[in-house]
Amino acid sequence: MADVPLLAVEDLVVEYMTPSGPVRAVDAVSFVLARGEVLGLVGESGSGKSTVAQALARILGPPAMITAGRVLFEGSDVLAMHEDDLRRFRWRKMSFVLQSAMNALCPVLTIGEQIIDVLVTHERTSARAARERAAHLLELVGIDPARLTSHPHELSGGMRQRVGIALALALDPPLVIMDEPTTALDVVVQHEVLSKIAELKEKLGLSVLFITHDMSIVSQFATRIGVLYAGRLVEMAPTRELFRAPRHPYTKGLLGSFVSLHGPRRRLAGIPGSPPDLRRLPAGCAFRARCAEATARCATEAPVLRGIGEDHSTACHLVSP
Ligand SMILES: Nc1ncnc2c1ncn2[C@@H]1O[C@H](COP(=O)(O)OP(=O)(O)OP(=O)(O)O)[C@@H](O)[C@H]1O
Repeated sequence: MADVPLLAVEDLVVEYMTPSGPVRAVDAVSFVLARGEVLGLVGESGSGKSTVAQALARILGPPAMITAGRVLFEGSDVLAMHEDDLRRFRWRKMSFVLQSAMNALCPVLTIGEQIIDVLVTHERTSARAARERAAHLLELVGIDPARLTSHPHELSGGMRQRVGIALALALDPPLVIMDEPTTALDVVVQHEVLSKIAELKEKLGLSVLFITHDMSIVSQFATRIGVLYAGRLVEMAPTRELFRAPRHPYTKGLLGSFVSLHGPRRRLAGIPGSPPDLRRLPAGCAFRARCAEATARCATEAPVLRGIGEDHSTACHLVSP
């Protein structure tokens, strides 16, 4: 098993079947996530981050359809799994932390009841063992186990988000997908939750797919970063390398609008324009209209992701290997 990656995504295509025709929200996305790695997936709103995440666990409902590609978890194709296997796979192998734990938690049940319910349903543990494990899980995320009897509304936003993380860790899955887990929190609480995630990653050897639109957050603990634009991966590199030498004009723009706490002060550049309408994607490169360096070739030929250095790839005609 050692040389089989934890997760391998191959040429994944997801389309939303709308009355005006299919909208390709994820277009031939491929990446690998190794054990113990935190892979950050970044991009502006609408770039397809959440669609990728939900496709991996097959929790996308209509009008979305996975129309091509493979998702291999420890070598097994998730897209070919039967419903029963899929139920066992979710929570146990791959779990989710969403932007707002309020959406994942039931308002009328206590925190304890909700964690115990997951444990008893999936592991058939005794009620007593489940209670002990629930208390341990709360401790793990820095919450007093006395809170097991609290309802979600009795907790602060940061605590609820940490309960969401405890729930995701309930069955000890090797991979946790975190979709904007701190976006709904204020900056101080955001920091507290991020520190907890970083600590858990070290302590449990977790692998994380971390989805965010915020470069400063992803820079803190992602091992590698993939940049999505209009449903396509346009650049992928180890975090340090991406920040040191971004190659795609879109990544450069994203980093230009990122304020580093440690680096020198600089003017915020931002990226002029807005992402294209996926229903009417232009020919050639989807970023062309916003790219100051675009050439005639960019108008006719869509660039494909290719290696330009060690573990660094980009999809841009202007970049030579
Ligand atoms: N129900 C839907 N019907 C049609 N198109 C949709 C639907 N949901 C999403 N899309 C399309 O899929 C694209 C990707 O959406 P997705 O939510 O995955 O992006 P995202 O990067 O996660 O954005 P955000 O950060 O705003 O959540 C959107 O640009 C939109 O055009």
